[in-house]
Amino acid sequence: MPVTGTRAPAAWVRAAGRSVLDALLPPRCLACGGPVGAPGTLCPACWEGVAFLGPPLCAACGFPFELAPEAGDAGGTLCGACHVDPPPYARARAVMAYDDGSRGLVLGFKHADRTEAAPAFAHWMARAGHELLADADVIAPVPLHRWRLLARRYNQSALLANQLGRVASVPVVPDLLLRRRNTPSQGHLSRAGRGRNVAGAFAVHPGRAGRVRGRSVLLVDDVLTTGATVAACTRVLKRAGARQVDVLTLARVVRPAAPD
Ligand SMILES: O=P(O)(O)OC[C@H]1O[C@H](OP(=O)(O)OP(=O)(O)O)[C@H](O)[C@@H]1O
Repeated sequence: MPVTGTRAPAAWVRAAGRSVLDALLPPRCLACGGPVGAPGTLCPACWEGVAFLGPPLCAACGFPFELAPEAGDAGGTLCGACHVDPPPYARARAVMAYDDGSRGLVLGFKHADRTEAAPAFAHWMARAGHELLADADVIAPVPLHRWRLLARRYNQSALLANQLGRVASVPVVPDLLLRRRNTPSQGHLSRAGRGRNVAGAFAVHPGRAGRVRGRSVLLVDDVLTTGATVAACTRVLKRAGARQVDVLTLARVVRPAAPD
């Protein structure tokens, strides 16, 4: 029942409050820390440096194409790698290319406690993944092993998933998946090594099977490089009866698949 006398403050009160806050804590660019007009944004120079991804894309992995596909192929064209070896997930999409323009932004969020960027990132992800979100019954982050969680103090993918769920009004189950093994970081491993590193590393939480069976799950991670991590998560979700698994990441490496 609504409580009387708790109406939202008038617009002028909110604006005055914002001005005071801006004077005390001026909004800063999420990437370089320089001054910006509003919180949760990038300055023009950093914005310019980020390669935001958009169509035309591979219908499966989301790899950006330089040229639009032939008329008639629209929406269904696969990149060469997905033609040869289709991923287990249905669609992967990302906000931006993981490169020199975005690395600081992503690593600051993951390793340097720059977690205040999560709401802005979630809005960007909601835009990049709107088709996926329209089909999603539940959002689940790629989990960290508990030792890694203890060391980092937060799971950056869970922060993204929670904010995304709020923005898109889709339920989030932060512990839908568990990381059973404390896998070494994927960094510096080859494509095949990454696959081996995460093989069998994930499981559906025994108490959450009912949130998976027959459902469309949207997996959220910070970065997709080879796709080995999200593929391993997808396999366990499919084995647990997920109807569909899509993947949404903040960034993805954009380079053609190289042989090992
Ligand atoms: O697409 P892939 O080739 O699987 O690589 C992407 C994965 O690698 C990174 O995590 P990592 O396992 O390295 O964990 P860490 O960064 O937390 O050490 C990243 O957060 C992704 O989960």
